[in-house]
Amino acid sequence: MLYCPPVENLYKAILAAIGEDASREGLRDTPRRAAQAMQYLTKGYQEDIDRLVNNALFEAESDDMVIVRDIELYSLCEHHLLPFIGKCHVGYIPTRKIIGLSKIPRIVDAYARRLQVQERLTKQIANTILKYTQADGVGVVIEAQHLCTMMRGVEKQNSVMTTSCMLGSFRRESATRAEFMALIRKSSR
Ligand SMILES: Nc1nc2c(ncn2[C@@H]2O[C@H](COP(=O)(O)OP(=O)(O)OP(=O)(O)O)[C@@H](O)[C@H]2O)c(=O)[nH]1
Ligand SMILES: [Zn+2]
Repeated sequence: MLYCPPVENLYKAILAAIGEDASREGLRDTPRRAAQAMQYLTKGYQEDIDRLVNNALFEAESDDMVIVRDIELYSLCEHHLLPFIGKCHVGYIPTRKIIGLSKIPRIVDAYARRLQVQERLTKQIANTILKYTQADGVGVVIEAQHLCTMMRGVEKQNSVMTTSCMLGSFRRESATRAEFMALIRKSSR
């Protein structure tokens, strides 16, 4: 179980600073729980991507597009420390290697479980898939809703941010990009 006394003490101070009584029954264990939750939500900093991929790379027998779509995504916006939640779609065209199916959502999580902006998260995922597969091209699209624009600030409940990162043939060739976009569209709400 994750445990971090300094973070726990900081949460205790936050409770006092917002005018709460940190010793009342309902809040007694809250600093510890909040510290553990924050550590969980940022555990991506501890991930070693090489270890996570674990050499799960296999010989490619075709060079057709591979797509993993609708990968659930939970991250924290680095400006407000509030969640952004959505879906990530990943596509690539293998050359010599395909990557183990489970490794794609694992890579998504390793970068999402950090303080992020959606644009950087999208790029980090694409660059990592390219690095390990040496693919001909990679496309990543993230559609997400940011609680910092829903619960506070501009208070827009229905806006969705879409970001994309297209590398190699996905960037060069509009037909490849269009095929990817058409295939992920089929999946979306
Ligand atoms: N581009 C981008 N912006 C983000 C992301 N997450 C949060 N933001 C924005 O970061 C900006 C920070 O702007 P500031 O003006 O410093 O913060 P603020 O006063 O809280 O802004 P408001 O929400 O407009 O009240 C806001 O416009 C947020 O909506 C993200 O993933 N990508
Ligand atoms: Zn924010």
